[in-house]
Amino acid sequence: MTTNLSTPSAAAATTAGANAPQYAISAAIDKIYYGDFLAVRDSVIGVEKGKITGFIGPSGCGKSTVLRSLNRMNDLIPIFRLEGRVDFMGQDIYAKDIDPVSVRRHIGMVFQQPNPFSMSIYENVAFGLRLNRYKGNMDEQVERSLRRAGLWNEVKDKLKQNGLALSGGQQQRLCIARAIAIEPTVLLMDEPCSALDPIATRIVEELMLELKQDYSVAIVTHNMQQAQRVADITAFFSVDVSKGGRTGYLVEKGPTKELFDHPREQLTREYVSGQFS
Ligand SMILES: Nc1ncnc2c1ncn2[C@@H]1O[C@H](COP(=O)(O)OP(=O)(O)OP(=O)(O)O)[C@@H](O)[C@H]1O
Repeated sequence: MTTNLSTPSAAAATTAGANAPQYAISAAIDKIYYGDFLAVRDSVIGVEKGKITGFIGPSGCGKSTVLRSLNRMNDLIPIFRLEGRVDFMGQDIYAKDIDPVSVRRHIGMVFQQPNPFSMSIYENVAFGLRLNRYKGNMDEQVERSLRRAGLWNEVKDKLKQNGLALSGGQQQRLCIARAIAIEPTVLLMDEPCSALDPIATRIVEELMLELKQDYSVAIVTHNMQQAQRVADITAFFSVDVSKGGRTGYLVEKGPTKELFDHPREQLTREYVSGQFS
């Protein structure tokens, strides 16, 4: 039997006190394996409500693996195995009776390479709505999503044109519109700007800052300037090679300015000052 997650309005966030952070997702990852390979260990992270959380760290430290584990996207990899807990709205998304499709309905994802479907701009946005048997006014919801993604004015006169005919930056905003059309609670973004030029990057970054008013966002980025521009909270991961493997782990996390200006850990200090990458 599979269980759907309850509606976002029923969100049961951690409320230890009035000023305590409110988490849309809180994860305590003990271990993540790909087959026998221990890819990530000991990482306690959260996605705070209404904020942007950035994941930074050197290549191979497990940023994308951790991000994809937050909405069970890694389930699509048969050798993936997670030990630990990922809670969304007070429920462990890896519990046996949870439907992963329902998880992804509430926790959307935008990928590194813009990946619109080869169909019209309109149908790209309507796709998830149709899949979820949306009962409202489809035209209105498509327009609302495209407006929210800052793309409406550029595409309103060519909604029937194939989404693949747009520029890279427009394609990424179309993918964002597609992701938010079904009104998820959380948006996971895996290096969403790495395939974009600086102007398109800046537009998507501005969009992220607007989207956090309505969504809780987590973003993987290689770009430390980008983390400083958009992330409220930053989590720094590194790679442990001490046991002969290459295992990623969380070194520290905190408010972005604090992490960059006054890191607690020596390793973080060396990374943010560009001593290794
Ligand atoms: N599908 C997979 N099968 C096996 N190993 C994988 C798979 N995906 C990732 N890995 C391994 O897990 C480790 C973490 O990879 P991941 O892509 O999460 O790191 P990352 O920090 O996002 O790296 P990058 O910044 O280079 O994108 C790496 O050693 C990688 O080779």
